[in-house]
Amino acid sequence: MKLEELRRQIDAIDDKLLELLNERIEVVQKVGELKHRTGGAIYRPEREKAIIERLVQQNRGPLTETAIEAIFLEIFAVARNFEQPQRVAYLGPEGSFTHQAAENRFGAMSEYIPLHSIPAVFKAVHADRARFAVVPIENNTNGFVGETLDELAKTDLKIVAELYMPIHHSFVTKAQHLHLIKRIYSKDIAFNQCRSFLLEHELDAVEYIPVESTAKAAKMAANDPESAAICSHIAAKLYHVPIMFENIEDNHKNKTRFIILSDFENAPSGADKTSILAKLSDKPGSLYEFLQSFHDANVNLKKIESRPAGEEAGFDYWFYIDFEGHKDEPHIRKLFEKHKDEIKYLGSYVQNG
Ligand SMILES: O=C(O)C(=O)C[C@]1(C(=O)O)C=C[C@@H](O)C=C1
Repeated sequence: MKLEELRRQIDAIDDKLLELLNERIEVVQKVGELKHRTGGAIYRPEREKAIIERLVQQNRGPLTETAIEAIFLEIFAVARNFEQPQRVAYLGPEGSFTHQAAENRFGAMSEYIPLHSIPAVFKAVHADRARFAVVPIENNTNGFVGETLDELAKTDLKIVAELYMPIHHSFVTKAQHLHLIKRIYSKDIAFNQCRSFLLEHELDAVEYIPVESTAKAAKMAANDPESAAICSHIAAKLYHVPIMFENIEDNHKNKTRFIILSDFENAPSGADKTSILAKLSDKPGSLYEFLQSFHDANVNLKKIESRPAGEEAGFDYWFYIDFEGHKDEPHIRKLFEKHKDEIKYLGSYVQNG
C-alpha cells in the first residue's frame, strides 16, 4: 500500500478520534458543572485509575499498558482543565525533575508556577495562588527530603497523589574536553548520586559548586564555558548545553517519589496508601505500643521515618508513616480513633509504588 493511502486512512481515523474526544469533553463539562454546584473535587485520581484499569483489561493490543496510561493521563489532564483551569505550583525552576513529575500528571494544558523552595510551594497553595503543590518527598539513594516532611507537619493540605520517577543525570558542558572543566554546578544531592562517575573521570579535584537545583546548574553552565553541570536532559535542552555523558548516576535504579497536595480528600480506590505523622512522647515503649495497634489491625506498614519535632512543637519527636489502606476503611478508622491525639492525617491516595 502506498504512503498516501495509509495517510488517508490515518486522517479518517483522526477525524473520528477528534469527534469522540469532543463528545467526551462535552460530557466532562457536564460533570464539571455538577461539581461546581456540589463543591466536588475536580481531580479524582481514584476514578482515573479505575478507567485506566478497565481499559487495560479489555485492551487487545497492539497498544501496551504504558501507552494506554500515557494517552489517557493526558486526556484526563485536558479534561480537568475543561472543568476548571488547573494551576500547579512546583519546586522549580523550569526543567527540574519536579517539573517533569508535575507535567506527567497535569499535562500540557495546565498552568505551572515554578517556585524556588519547598516552603514557597506549600505557601502558594495555602494562599490560593495554585490549587496543587508538587514536591519531592524521598529518593532511593538519598532518603527523605527533610524540608517536605517539615512542611507536612505544618500544613492542612492533603496528599492526593504520589508518583515515582526514574532520575537520570546527564553531564553537560560547553567545553570541548573534560580537562578544560574547572567547575561543576549541581544540587548537592546530585553530586552524591554521581560520585563514582566523578571519581572515574578524575573530576574529584575540580571545584564543586552546589546550587538550589539541577536546572539552575544547567543555566550556570550555559553561561560558563569552563564549567559543567549535572542535570536532567530536559534542563540541558532548555538551556542549550550539550550533553557529554548520559545516565551518570551510580544507581541506575535511582528514583524519586513525588507527592501532589491539594485542599480535598480522595475517595477510596481499593488500593490506597495512607500517610500520617505520629507525635509520640519520649518514653520507653511509645513507638512500640503505637505500632502494635497497626499490627493488631493487620495493617501493612510501608515506611517509617523519624524526625525531631523542634522546640515549639509541644511534643518530643514524630514519625512519618506510610501504610496500606484508606482512612475511610473501618479498620483504619478504628486506629485513627484509638490514637486520635497522636495522629496527624496527611492523606489517603492511590498507591503507586
Ligand atoms: O469523573 C470525573 O469526576 C471527572 O471529572 C471526569 C474525569 C475524566 O476525564 O474521565 C476527569 C477528571 C477526574 O480526575 C476524573 C475523571
